[in-house]
Amino acid sequence: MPPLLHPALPLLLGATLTFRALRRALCRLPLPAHVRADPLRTWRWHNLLVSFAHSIVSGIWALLCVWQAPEMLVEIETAWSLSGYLLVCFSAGYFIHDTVDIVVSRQARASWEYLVHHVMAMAAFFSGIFWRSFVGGGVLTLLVEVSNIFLTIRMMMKINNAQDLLLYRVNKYVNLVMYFLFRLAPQAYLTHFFLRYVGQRTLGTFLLGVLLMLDVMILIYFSRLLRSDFCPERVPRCRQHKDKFLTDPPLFSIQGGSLVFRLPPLNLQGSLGGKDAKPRTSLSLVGTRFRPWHPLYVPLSSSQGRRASRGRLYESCPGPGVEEGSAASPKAPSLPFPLPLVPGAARCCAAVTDSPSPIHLGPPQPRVVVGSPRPRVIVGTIRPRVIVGSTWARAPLDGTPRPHLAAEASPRPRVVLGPPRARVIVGSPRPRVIVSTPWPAVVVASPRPRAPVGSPWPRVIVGTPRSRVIVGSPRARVVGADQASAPSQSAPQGRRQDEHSGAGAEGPGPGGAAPVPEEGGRFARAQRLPPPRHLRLPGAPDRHRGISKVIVVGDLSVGKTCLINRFCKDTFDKNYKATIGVDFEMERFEVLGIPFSLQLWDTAGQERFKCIASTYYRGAQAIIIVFNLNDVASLEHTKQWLADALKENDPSSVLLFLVGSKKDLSTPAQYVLMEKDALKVAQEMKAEYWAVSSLTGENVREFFFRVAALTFEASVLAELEKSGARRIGDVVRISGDDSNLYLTASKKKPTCCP
Ligand SMILES: Nc1nc2c(ncn2[C@@H]2O[C@H](COP(=O)(O)OP(=O)(O)OP(=O)(O)O)[C@@H](O)[C@H]2O)c(=O)[nH]1
Repeated sequence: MPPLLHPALPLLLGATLTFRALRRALCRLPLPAHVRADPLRTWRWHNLLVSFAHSIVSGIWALLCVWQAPEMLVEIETAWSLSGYLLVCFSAGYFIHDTVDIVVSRQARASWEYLVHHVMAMAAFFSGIFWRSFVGGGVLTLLVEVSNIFLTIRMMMKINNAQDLLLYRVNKYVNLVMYFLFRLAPQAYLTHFFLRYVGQRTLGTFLLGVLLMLDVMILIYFSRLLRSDFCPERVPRCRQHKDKFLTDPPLFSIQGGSLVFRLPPLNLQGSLGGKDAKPRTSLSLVGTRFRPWHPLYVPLSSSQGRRASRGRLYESCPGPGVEEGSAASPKAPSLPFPLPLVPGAARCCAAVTDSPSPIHLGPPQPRVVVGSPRPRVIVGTIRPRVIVGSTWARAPLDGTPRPHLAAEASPRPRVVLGPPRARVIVGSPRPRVIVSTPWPAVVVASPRPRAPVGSPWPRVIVGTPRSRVIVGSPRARVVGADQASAPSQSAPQGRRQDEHSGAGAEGPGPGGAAPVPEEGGRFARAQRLPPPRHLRLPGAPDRHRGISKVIVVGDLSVGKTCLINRFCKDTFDKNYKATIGVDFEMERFEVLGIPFSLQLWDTAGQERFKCIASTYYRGAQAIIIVFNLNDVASLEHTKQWLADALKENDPSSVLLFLVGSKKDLSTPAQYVLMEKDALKVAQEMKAEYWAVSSLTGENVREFFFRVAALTFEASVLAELEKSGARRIGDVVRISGDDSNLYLTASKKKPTCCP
């Protein structure tokens, strides 16, 4: 009977739809934290849940069939039972569902091995279903599902990073036994049967071919299983996280229009970094970066012909392992690695013995009053949308006339085509927003017609539906230019006024080393604060002082935003909201009485925003590369993030930090394993390694204080070098006195090293 009219078709369709419905139902179940954090793992988790359900049902069903009709073990071709026939239809329905699921979820390339396996299994089953032969063979093959129960448990535990559990260890032995009993043994028996009777059976040659291919696959998987579970050290490094059939999520997938890679580092380097990727070896080791007790200021001496360069500061300063003025330390000391971590700013500062007043990295100061606490600006969405007169814009009851907005009323609304840098000027007396992305920019509300200050009318909302720019709202004007010229101590502390000031609202344009005040903008107002006078050196414009740009990069969902929010706002949001483009926070410190600010640029980890985010990399004094301590792939990707960030920065002058996040999710054993890898990567990068948890706050504060200390030192040294205020042999010291920042030996007696 032609298959299209076969009565088994409704059975197949019914089984397929059952699995489809089951998948939908299982998707509603709560996900483990590790799985939830990664969309690929989430997909694989749901896929495995369905597979698990199928294995349980089919495995038990197959055992029952064999128990009811033991002749199936012998009469592989002719033995037939209704139960066996239905079982084969049921399983064929599962394979159809899974094949469609893989293809529809665009995992086909990553899961091609599954697809090949499914096609072969379906081919064998269909011959049994439509020709009513080899039903016994089909049932025997499905005994494999008993072994699959344990294999799926193993894979789910791996995805959930639960390899340290006792259950995993027990399961791995049970799995091995089951693999022998229900996978290898039936497969060997069937192969033997077909080899003997290949010429005598209908479809014998075809089924033998399928079986032999399945044999090869099963043996490959078996060897992988053995190596992975019993001799992990024999798993080649490049394969350790590529064992996709048995363990890991697919190598790549397409999500929301973007391609998410999970490639091993070499491939990534090749495909994304290409020839332009800068060799990391060009990074020079800046000794002070790694000094656990490094002094922020040290006497610079020319004795013994040493240069007072950044990389050699340690030569003339006392510190652990380096004797003061010792001739035995002519070159960089071999820095201990793993690096001893600075437990906190206090210890870091305690080493500053040669400074007249101990450096104080106090708690974050009450910050600059910049605009309204509410407006957030995220620049560079893929498709800038301008909503003029959103649902918020209801006509006020007092009949205030609607403001005249250029976008809708100007005879010639201006469209600026793709200026390379996004500019946002928020809150000027003439509200002007130019949002530009690689796509044409939109200019809303040109200077001429403007919304009246304090109008209840909102407003232009630019960006995605999620947020983000509210320009010219009454609240954005609460703080006028005059008020903003001095930090308001009375600013509500619960809600920091500079929070989420957003890219471009008060920060530099992309790639700017320091914020460039825009005419009349909120950031311009912020800059009218008394500049850090200690850092004023002749010739350097004020706006370049006292602020260091720090970019935070890393894979999506590794916890960059949470890390910054924990430090800047002491908040933690367990719900993941992807960063769009870039965002930034400003954090103020006081070092030796000198105001010093860190601009923390939070970049999007999603591939599709990478081109936008990377335009903000330039001019960074420090690069923080974040990875998830529970996701080894994110650690591997850090190298690529570093390479990308260094394309825009001078590798010799930028401070590097490798930060493992979500420490709270790691068991001690997992952490130890991961730390080993992380330290290796940090060593290769010449970066300082930290492990933090934004959830508990562990190490977050200490880490950012460390970043602040090092960037502060770096910027002062850079100023010194630039200004030429230093002479070889001079002692340079910093004091809290406004008028006397840099004292040289020629003017004052040194108090410290010669
Ligand atoms: N348990 C735990 N979860 C964390 C931690 N840090 C972040 N998360 C969670 O991880 C998810 C992603 O955090 P985000 O900070 O938004 O990640 P991101 O790196 O900024 O992501 P992108 O904006 O897409 O680049 C959120 O659901 C957080 O709740 C942590 O330290 N511990």
